[in-house]
Amino acid sequence: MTPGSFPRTRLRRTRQTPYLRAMVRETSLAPGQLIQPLFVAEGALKGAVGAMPGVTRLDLDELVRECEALKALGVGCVALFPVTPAERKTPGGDEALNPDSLMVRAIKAIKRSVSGIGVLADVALDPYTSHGQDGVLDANGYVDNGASVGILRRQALLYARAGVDIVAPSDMMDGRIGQIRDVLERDGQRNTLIMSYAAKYASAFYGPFRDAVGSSGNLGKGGKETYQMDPANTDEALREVALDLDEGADMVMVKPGMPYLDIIRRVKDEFGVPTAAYQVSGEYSMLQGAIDNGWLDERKAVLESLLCFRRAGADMILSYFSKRAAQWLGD
Ligand SMILES: NCC(=O)CCC(=O)O
Ligand SMILES: [Mg+2]
Repeated sequence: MTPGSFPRTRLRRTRQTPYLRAMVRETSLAPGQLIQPLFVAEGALKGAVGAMPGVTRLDLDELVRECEALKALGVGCVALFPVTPAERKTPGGDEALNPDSLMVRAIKAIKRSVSGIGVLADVALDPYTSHGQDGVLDANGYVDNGASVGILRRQALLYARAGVDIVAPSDMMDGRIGQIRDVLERDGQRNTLIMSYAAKYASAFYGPFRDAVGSSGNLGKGGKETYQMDPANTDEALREVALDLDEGADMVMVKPGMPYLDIIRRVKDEFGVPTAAYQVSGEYSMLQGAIDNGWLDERKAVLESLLCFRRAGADMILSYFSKRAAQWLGD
């Protein structure tokens, strides 16, 4: 503990003025630490996301323009989420391996015309499976780990070959990081980074995202509890992170964000590796809903929510507010 006793010590002395508060500020937030998730869609599927006011599904031209704008604002990276037409979804998630998929075309379109901003591609099967699960099912309807990983590693390689900077497996299958790392090494993709969704919880806060990518109907009553983590657990998150680092992850992620700040802190303290927090769709919609009702001050509430991730130990933050925050931080 810092020694001191009142009145010789008055902690309010360092809070008197903006310059004093700036000098003693322990945590900072910069645009370069922000990652903007973007939804990519074509034809009738583009447009506003009902459950996420202010978020839009972009077509490829809009996507490229948005990446240019984000780059100009200093945002570090974009994370791409494709919206797959219902007729392209199958039980086996075949569209994940289509060499001309929307994700592949999106990666190539950005890489062709924008430089200086990172491109991250989510690796998982849920955008492509008709049942909405992140893997393929065995005869009993259980998500088959081995069969799913076999597809995920080919999917990651496809994106790496298309030029993506970071692949981010979000599926929570066991052992997938090692298999993806091996396949990338064997193919000479030595500098492709892996950001592992290492501690991803089976959370109710993903609801609006499933509306955005049109997968809520697919999932029906089935949950993801047999592979995503139980919200009650924290020691287990450290085991997940340890395994993924051992298997070759460059960066690890904790998801969701705000209800899981304790996990971010433990991961950062235990491993000291690049750690990302994902402020997920439900967190976005809660804040945005209250902002739209006039119950929260938009700029103050959003910037505070992001700063708190940094204070908890996150190096980088995936947030649907990234663009707005970067604008404010640059003002
Ligand atoms: N694999 C990506 C997600 O599941 C995103 C969830 C969210 O923003 O709610
Ligand atoms: Mg794991």
